[in-house]
Amino acid sequence: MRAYTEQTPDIPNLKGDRGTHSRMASISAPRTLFFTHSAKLFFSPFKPSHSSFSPLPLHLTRPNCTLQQPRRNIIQILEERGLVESITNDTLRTASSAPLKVYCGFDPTAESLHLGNLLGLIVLSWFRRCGHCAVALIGGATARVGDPSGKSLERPELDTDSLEKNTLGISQTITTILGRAQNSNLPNDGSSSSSSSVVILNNYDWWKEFTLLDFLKRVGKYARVGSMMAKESVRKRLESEQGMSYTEFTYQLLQGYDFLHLFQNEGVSVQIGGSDQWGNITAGTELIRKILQVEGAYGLTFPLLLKSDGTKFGKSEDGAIWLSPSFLSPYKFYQYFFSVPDADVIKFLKILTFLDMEDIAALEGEMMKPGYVPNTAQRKLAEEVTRFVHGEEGLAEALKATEALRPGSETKLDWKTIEGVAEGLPSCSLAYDEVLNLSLVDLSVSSGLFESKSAARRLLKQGGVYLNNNRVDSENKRIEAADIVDGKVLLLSAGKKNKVLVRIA
Ligand SMILES: Nc1ncnc2c1ncn2[C@@H]1O[C@H](COP(=O)(O)OP(=O)(O)OP(=O)(O)O)[C@@H](O)[C@H]1O
Ligand SMILES: N[C@@H](Cc1ccc(O)cc1)C(=O)O
Repeated sequence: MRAYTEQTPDIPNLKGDRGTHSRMASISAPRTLFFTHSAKLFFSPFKPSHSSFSPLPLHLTRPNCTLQQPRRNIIQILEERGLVESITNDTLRTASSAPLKVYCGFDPTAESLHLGNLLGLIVLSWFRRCGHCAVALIGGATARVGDPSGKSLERPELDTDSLEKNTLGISQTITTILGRAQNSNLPNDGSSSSSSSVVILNNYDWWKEFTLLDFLKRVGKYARVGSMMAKESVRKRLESEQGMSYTEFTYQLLQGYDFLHLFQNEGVSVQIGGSDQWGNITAGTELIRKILQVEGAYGLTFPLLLKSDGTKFGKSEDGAIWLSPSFLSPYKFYQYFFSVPDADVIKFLKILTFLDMEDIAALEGEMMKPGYVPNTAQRKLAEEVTRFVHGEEGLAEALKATEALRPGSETKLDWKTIEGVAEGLPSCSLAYDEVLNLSLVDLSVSSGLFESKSAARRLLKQGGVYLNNNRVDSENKRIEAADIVDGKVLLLSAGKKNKVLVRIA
C-alpha cells in the first residue's frame, strides 16, 4: 500500500482517467495571475471594525495532510448510501482511485452547526475513511456577504463579535467531531494513518487583503454574467419582489474563487456541499477551468436532509437540531433520533451512520419480522449518531438520562442529567429556604405546574405526580434537603409530559 505526504501542496493531484493532466500541466497554468497576500491592502470590503479582529485561532491549524492510497471507491460508497445528488464530472469516479483533498464550507452564521450540516461532516469523514484528506472551510468572509442559495430574503448582516463567536463555536464542533472520528472511526486495518488529518481554514484569511480592483481584474473578468444569472439562487431571487443586491449576487464568485484558491494553494480538487450549493460549486469549477485552464476540479453534492413537512433541516427553522452540546443536550439529541418514525429510520441509518450496509439491510429485514422489538433500529441510529457527534461520553450521558427518566427507574438523577433534559422546560427560581419544608402541593402551584392546589391534590391522589422522577404517594409530602438534587434543582412532573424545573437561586 502506497502512502505519501504532500510536501508542497500548491498543485492539486490531477491524476484522473484522462492521465494527461500531469503535474506539468498544472505548473504551466497561468499561476502568475495571483498575487501574494502580503502585497496590498488598498481596499478591503470585509475589513472588520476593530483591527484586533482575529477571525479564527484555528486558522493556524494546517497540519501536514498525509494521504493514503484509497482503499475503497468513495463515490460508490456514497452512492450506495444515498449521499450523492450530483457530480460535476463522472471522471471523479476514476480520479478518486488516487488520494484527493476535498473541502466543504460552512458559513459561521450561527454559533453551532445543525443536523443539516452534519451531512457535510459525514461525507468528509467518508472521504477520510477511504484514504483522502478533508478540509473544512469556515466562511469568515462569505458569511459577511450571505449566501442567497435557498433563501427568499437577504440575510441580516452579522456584526463582527457575532461572527467571531460563531466562528469559534463551529470550528470547535468540527474539530471535536472530525478529530474524534479520526481517532476512532478509521478502520483498524493497519492501512490508515492517524495523520490523515482534518485541516480547518478560514476564507477571511485570503479575502481580507483582496482589493476590489484585484477582484475585478483577477476574478470578475472571467465570470460571465449570463451564467451567473442562470444560477438557481439568482433566478429565484430575481423573480421575488425584493430582488437581489449586487453584494449577494457576487456570493457565487467568492465561493468560486475559494475553490480556485484552495485548488491552487492547498491541492484541493473536490468541493462537496448540499444540493443547494450546486451553483456555487460549479462557479468554482468554471473559474478554475477558465482562469487556470486546467481540468481536474470536481464538485459533488448530497441531497438535502428534509423534515417530514418537506422543509430542510436548518438553523433558521424552529427547533433546530444543534450539534453543539451547549445548544442541545446529548440526551435531547439522542431522543430526537430515538423518535424517528419507522418509515425514515433505515434511510437515516444509511446516510447518518457508518454501519455496514449489510448490517443495515439485516436490521431492515428484522423490522418486517414478527417478534421485532420496537425501536431497535431507532436505538441503533440514536447510539451511532450521538457517538459520532458527542463521543462516548456524550452517549453515556444521554443513555444515563434516558434510563434515569424511565418511569420507575432506580437510577438516581443528578444535577447535570436534570439540566440536560430540562432544556426548553418551564422553570422557576426559588430561594433554598423558601423551598425547604414547603408542601409539595404548594410548590407545584407556585412553580406553575398546577393552576390550583385542588388540581395538584387530585393528581397526587391518582399517583400522577413525580418528584425527581419518583412517584409521590403522600398528599402531605414536604420538600426535604435530600429532594433538592445536588442542592441545586428539583424536577416536578404531572404525568409523563408536563414538567417544571425548580432551580435554587
Ligand atoms: N438540511 C440540509 N441537508 C443537507 N445539507 C445541508 C442542510 N442544511 C445545510 N446543509 C449544508 O451545510 C453546508 C453549510 O450550510 P450553512 O450552514 O451555510 O447554511 P444553512 O444551514 O443552510 O443556513 P440556513 O439554515 O440559514 O439556511 C452546505 O453545504 C449546505 O448545503
Ligand atoms: N455557501 C456555503 C458555505 C461555503 C462558504 C465558502 C465556501 O468556499 C464554500 C462553502 C453555505 O452557505 O452553505
